[in-house]
Amino acid sequence: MTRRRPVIGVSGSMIMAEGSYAVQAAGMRNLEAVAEAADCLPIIVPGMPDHAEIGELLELCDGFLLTGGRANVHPSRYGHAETEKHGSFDHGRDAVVLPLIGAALEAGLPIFGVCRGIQEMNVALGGTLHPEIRELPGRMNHRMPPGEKNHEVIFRKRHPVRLTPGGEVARLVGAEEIVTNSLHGQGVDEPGARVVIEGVAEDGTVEAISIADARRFAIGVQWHAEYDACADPVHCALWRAFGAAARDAAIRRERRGAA
Ligand SMILES: N[C@@H](CCC(=O)NCCCC(=O)O)C(=O)O
Repeated sequence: MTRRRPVIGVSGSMIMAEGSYAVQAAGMRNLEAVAEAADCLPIIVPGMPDHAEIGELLELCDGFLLTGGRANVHPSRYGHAETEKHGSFDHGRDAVVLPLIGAALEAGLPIFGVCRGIQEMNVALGGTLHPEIRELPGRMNHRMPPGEKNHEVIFRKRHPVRLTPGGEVARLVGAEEIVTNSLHGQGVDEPGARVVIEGVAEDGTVEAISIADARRFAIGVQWHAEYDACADPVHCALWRAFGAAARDAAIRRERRGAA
């Protein structure tokens, strides 16, 4: 049995603190979810490609959490031209996280993608994103209420998600229909190779994916599973499964080291 908690690399986003200091940040709810619901040690992976070497990250971490983030994956990453609708970007995060996803899958390390994270997983596997899904025919607005500051309102459950019967997410959470929060403007358009649709909203928006043939937990959700991570039974089930997969990866690594 491994004596240390598994280490989870948590993707950092570049933000400007006090308007002028460039900072790599990860929301505390993400870090708490990793520590409390998954029982792992969270460390922030900086979106700084010159300083976050993929091989070192794979040696250090037993799994990766791809967090939500306001900045969007740059459309050139999936072969589209940049438009105003694509909003703001975080090129450093794109440059670290997108190759990290393929490398972690190759190494059999678990990945959990949340909001921007599911979008990154889809792009890393060759898929595309739509910059503003509410403009697609029949789609609803999945964005948070504008100007709202109250987190109970921002993270309120907004729409049902139908999980694929017999799919991995339905199996993990023990349900085929759940209700989720919703804070995003973009969404999965063309699914990438190996991307398995695990859940859709009633308007057809992709809400959950897994990656075919992944050796361990590789799941992305479009909602914010870090909110109420321990108390919400759906969120809790996902974090526990992610933590268990990271523990398994850590134990195998320890055994390999001892052999
Ligand atoms: N930018 C993408 C992803 C949306 C997302 O992750 N929102 C959460 C941001 C929360 C935060 O700022 O930490 C999109 O708009 O679809």
